[in-house]
Amino acid sequence: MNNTVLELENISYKYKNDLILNKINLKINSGEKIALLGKSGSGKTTLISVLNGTIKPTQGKVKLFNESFEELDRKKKSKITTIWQDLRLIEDLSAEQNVNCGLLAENNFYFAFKNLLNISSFKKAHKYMKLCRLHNSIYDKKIRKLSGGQKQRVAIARSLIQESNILLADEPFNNLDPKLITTIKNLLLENVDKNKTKKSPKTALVALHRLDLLNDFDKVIGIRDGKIFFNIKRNNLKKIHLEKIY
Ligand SMILES: Nc1ncnc2c1ncn2[C@@H]1O[C@H](COP(=O)(O)OP(=O)(O)OP(=O)(O)O)[C@@H](O)[C@H]1O
Repeated sequence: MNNTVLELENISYKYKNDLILNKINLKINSGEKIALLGKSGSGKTTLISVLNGTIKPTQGKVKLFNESFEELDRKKKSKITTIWQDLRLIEDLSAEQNVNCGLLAENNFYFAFKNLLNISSFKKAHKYMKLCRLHNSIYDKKIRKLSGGQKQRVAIARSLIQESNILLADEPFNNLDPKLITTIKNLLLENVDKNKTKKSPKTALVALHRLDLLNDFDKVIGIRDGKIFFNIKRNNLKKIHLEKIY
């Protein structure tokens, strides 16, 4: 049975004269938890942007559920949720309004308008903010008034509220203390929590710099200069692999 959910076929991405991604072939199967490693500037964010359709590759094909990405509608594309390294929050909206923005793809214009006017329901947003250990005193605070770690968790709550099947995350543990890292890691990588209070994405690809967090992943991909150097089970990761990419 083919359980590939996302696939890249011979992907290259060129910006001016720079080849940022170089002939990448990749299959991501349902339920896999993949860590994406590579030094700064190796192409991790660009790869994530190609996988979620934000960047159109110069060459090659991106497939979601075996369908070409360009042919998919907004609803199908929303099966992927992304936590961006730069968070992409709206500074002048409140934390809860930002979390509600995660619901825009599945709602109509009326919902977006009500959220902008701050008159929409925040019930679901609060549920996910609570799971991300955000205190209710910050729910209605503007993003620019929040700390780095609070902003990080607002972006994570905005992603989780989408209840998507596939998570792409770029350094999601930035700005978090060790206890919060454990909480957020469990939220992002567990399929369903014991209390059934949330539904996490089933498949995850997470760009990481912290090698001590690898234990929760079953596969590791190493990228260097826009090329995949290894794509292996985590248990098979050796020092020699890391020496190839760092
Ligand atoms: N908007 C852009 N315009 C031009 N070049 C870019 C742009 N974004 C990234 N690049 C270049 O593409 C290459 C890969 O960048 P990318 O952000 O994908 O790396 P990364 O592995 O995510 O790095 P980091 O770990 O520092 O976040 C870098 O050389 C970078 O300078």
